[in-house]
Amino acid sequence: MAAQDAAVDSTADSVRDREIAVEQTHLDQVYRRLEEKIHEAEFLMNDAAKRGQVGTPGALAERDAQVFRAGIHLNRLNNEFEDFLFGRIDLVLGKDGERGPDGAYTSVEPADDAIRPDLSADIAETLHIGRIGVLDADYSPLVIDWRAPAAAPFYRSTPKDPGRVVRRRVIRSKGRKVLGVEDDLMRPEVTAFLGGEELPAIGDGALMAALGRARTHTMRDIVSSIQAEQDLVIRAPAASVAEVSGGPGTGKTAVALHRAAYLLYQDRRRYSGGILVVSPTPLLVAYTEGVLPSLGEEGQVAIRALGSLVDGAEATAYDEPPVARIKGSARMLKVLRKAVRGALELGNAPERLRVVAFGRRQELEADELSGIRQVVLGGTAPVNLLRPRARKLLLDALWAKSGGAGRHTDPELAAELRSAFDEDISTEDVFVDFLNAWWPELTPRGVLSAMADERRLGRWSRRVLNPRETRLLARSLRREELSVHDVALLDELQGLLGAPARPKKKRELDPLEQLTGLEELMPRREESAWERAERLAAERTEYAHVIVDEAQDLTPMQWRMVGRRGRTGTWTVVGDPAQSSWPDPQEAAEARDEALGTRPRRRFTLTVNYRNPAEIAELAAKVLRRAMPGMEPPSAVRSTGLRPRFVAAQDDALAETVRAETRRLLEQVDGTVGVVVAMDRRVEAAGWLAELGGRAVALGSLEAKGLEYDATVVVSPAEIEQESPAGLRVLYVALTRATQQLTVVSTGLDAPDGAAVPAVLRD
Ligand SMILES: Nc1ncnc2c1ncn2[C@@H]1O[C@H](COP(=O)(O)OP(=O)(O)OP(=O)(O)O)[C@@H](O)[C@H]1O
Repeated sequence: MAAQDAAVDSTADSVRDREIAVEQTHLDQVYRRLEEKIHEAEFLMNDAAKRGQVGTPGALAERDAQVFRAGIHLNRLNNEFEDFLFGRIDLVLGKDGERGPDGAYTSVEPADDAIRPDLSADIAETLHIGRIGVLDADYSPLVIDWRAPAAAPFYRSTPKDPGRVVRRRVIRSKGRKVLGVEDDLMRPEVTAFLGGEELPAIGDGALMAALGRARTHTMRDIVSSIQAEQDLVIRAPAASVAEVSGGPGTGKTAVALHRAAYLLYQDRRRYSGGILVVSPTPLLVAYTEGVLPSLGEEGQVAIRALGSLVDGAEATAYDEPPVARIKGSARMLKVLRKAVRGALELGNAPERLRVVAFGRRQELEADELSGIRQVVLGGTAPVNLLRPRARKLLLDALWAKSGGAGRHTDPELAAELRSAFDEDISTEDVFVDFLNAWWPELTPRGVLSAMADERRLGRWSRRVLNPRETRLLARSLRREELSVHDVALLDELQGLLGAPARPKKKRELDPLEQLTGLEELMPRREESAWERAERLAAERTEYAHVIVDEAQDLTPMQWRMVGRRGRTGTWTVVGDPAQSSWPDPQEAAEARDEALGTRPRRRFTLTVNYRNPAEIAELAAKVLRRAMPGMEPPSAVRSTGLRPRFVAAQDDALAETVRAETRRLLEQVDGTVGVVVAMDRRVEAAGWLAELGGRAVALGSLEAKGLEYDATVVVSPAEIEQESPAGLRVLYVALTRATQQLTVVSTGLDAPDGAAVPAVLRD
């Protein structure tokens, strides 16, 4: 029997080796072709650079465009990806014989006679799928771009709905070497032939292999194993808002990033306006940053944390939950409007304005000045932009008082006199100083600091915030460091104030640009096309498409901030209400609706948890039942047989216990271990792990959003639960970060039972 098994194994091995060799031959051919294309691109770049000496605008614009395109192309080709080519589908004959632009047949459905009555069939087409498309010299497809329509069956086809696909293969390679293949048969009942030989199937599950891999501190792309329900989201038309919900680990973040790459592929011109991905924390930005470059996309996508959306601000501090609740609430809008107007009065202007014009003293009294201010502020225009109008009304009032208007009947002479009067006054230092103090140019930071005075803030927040809220808010604004929630306030203030009215600084002009007059269209000479693209991206404040990750966490004020960045764009919004750390979902929903406007919405739900093994998902589901009764958890796709571990720590031995448990997990997994604690314990917990090396990290509960680790230690669920009104949902996030193992350490606060299970996790 054993000998027979061995024979079967060795046959399987030799079939596997043969199939690997087949794919290796194909990959070799692809690389040969890529090298040819790299040479072509280099030639293009050199050629274009030579033409850069010609001075006509048309030639220069053409040079710029060519160098830019060739540069992008070269950059992509030069990236030696771990798995440049990762997939293959073998298809039977389609209903019609039409080919698409990528050289593949377009038909999704098989021809009527593609499968013979004896369930045998011939493979009519074999397509290889990769990160970018490569055509052979004769325009036959060597590799189909994963985003092309012809690649869709690779992701969409299932045994229930196979279309033309008989076999779907995932190819694993490193650099130029094929390491392995994994097949799924979409029509297991069919015996298919390719070149007269029966089509073999190798391995058991590329998805499972991908999910079992050790995690590092950076997210990987999922391009070789996107699942059908995810593919529907990635390829959804971008005409409107795609709203995607799904539980922890269902691939929302991964799907959102792949969607960005897909949209760029579909309509690069349209998305040259940029795609913004809004992420909750800098940690998640760092974790996901590598995904798009691995998909061959860079430059046009900006991934920004909520605390870094406003230029010049880089906030990472968190407010205490009660303060966050005030700063995030839409009520702040009223307070800020009042603060902006109130701040105008802090300029220490004299009570009355006294100037000398045409040798006579002119004066405006306090009530006249306040009347003028009311008139100017009557509109909705940003306050800084109203300064010229305020200046004009002051001059009008002085002119009226001077009686100058009646001096001439001839309109031309009257106008001349008036302009001389204006000139006389506005060059006077007294007037300039008065205007600067009476209508000072305000900055968002300045107004925010003005709000740190409790009595003043009390005036501005009357009937909106209660005295306790006012005190908390004023106190938090006295801190030097900006918090994540302050950034949304700064952005709102920027809108209320408008840009300062000073003229723009002129860039140094390139003599060539002056000649052509194409200053705005052409890059400056010393700036390469790449640098220019980067500069434009950095200066951008509105985007063609906005992707919001972890959307459930945006406060109303943050929705307003993000909304301003996509006023004319399309949107993809992904989130999970069960993971929301915002206590007032209704208020946030209204702000979200306002940001998304009346654009039509398409809703998608992701249902499978690819991250957590069933054992961990089951424990987390207990918290979900409490946090959101009636809400279905996603179903876990795999199981490890390892149940979560519970450990009770003596209150004076918490550090040692957590350290020991972390060390234990580090020995058991190859990748990372995350230790999740209540926000207050962040710094302390980092100290606990100081000697354990880079694979172990400590994070506060709110920082754990979106991240994942091979194993996690969740410290004191009760502390996490009690730290905010949304604590149960935050705990749900903490418990769903591990791909393999979870240890829960409880303290006295958790009231652990005999098996060290904390009260909140018992049935
Ligand atoms: N089709 C897939 N193939 C391979 N891995 C996948 C697939 N879909 C998701 N994953 C993996 O599952 C994990 C969870 O994905 P992701 O972080 O995108 O989920 P999420 O829905 O955003 O989770 P959360 O809401 O908890 O932040 C990641 O490691 C991701 O790579």
